[in-house]
Amino acid sequence: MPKNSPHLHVFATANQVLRGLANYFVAQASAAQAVRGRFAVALSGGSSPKSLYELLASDEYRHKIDWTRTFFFFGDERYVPLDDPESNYRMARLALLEPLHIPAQQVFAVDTALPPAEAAQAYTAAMRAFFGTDLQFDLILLGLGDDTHTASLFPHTSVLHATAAEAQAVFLEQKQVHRITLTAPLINQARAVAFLVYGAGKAAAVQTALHGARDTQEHPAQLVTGEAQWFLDEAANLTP
Ligand SMILES: O=C1O[C@H](COP(=O)(O)O)[C@@H](O)[C@H](O)[C@H]1O
Repeated sequence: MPKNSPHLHVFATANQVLRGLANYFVAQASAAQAVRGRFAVALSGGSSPKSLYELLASDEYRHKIDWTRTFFFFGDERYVPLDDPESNYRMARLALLEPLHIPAQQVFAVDTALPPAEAAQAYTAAMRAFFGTDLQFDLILLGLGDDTHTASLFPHTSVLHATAAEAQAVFLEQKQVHRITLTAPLINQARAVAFLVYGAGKAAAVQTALHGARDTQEHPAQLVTGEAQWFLDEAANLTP
């Protein structure tokens, strides 16, 4: 079993974390574009990354990246219409994609008009059509839920057993909702993975994900192996 070897980037404040990850994003984009001519990133959802996306679209950062050669996917999506306030795509569209005028052909949203399993299959097909046989993102952004879920890899769900590098649909019994998520094998074959986690409310989850006994069914973020970069503020990195 591969061992987690996370790299921690701990900053005093949440604003500094956002800037640290924005700088990392810029560096990854420019390296990927120099080597492969394009930068393919999977965005995270939820509440934490909105400020990162706004920062990347700001006057300070927008000119640091060649957006014409940047392609956007989603690490997970809530099974709601794409204009629903819960939609991860909608949040990224409003905070990042529209302000930067990213053309639709550079954005790969999950088609939540399809039934969940078909939406996941269609997303896998879209990724395979884009990447060909080498389905490796240049960067996957991830968050961390209070229950240590990441992307939509939630505790004790069937998708945690996935062995294929693809998108899968998952039903969350507790919330009675469907999600579409990249599987852990797909996340783990990315060229780079970066977690963005800040705020004291995340400290217990960070502690468990990084330092707790390995139990990937209970703590799915532990499924992310290899050299993940963790961008944290001091509050999230405190031992609770
Ligand atoms: O539901 C989700 O939650 C996680 C964590 O989000 P946050 O709101 O606690 O920052 C997120 O990474 C994932 O993309 C999202 O769908």
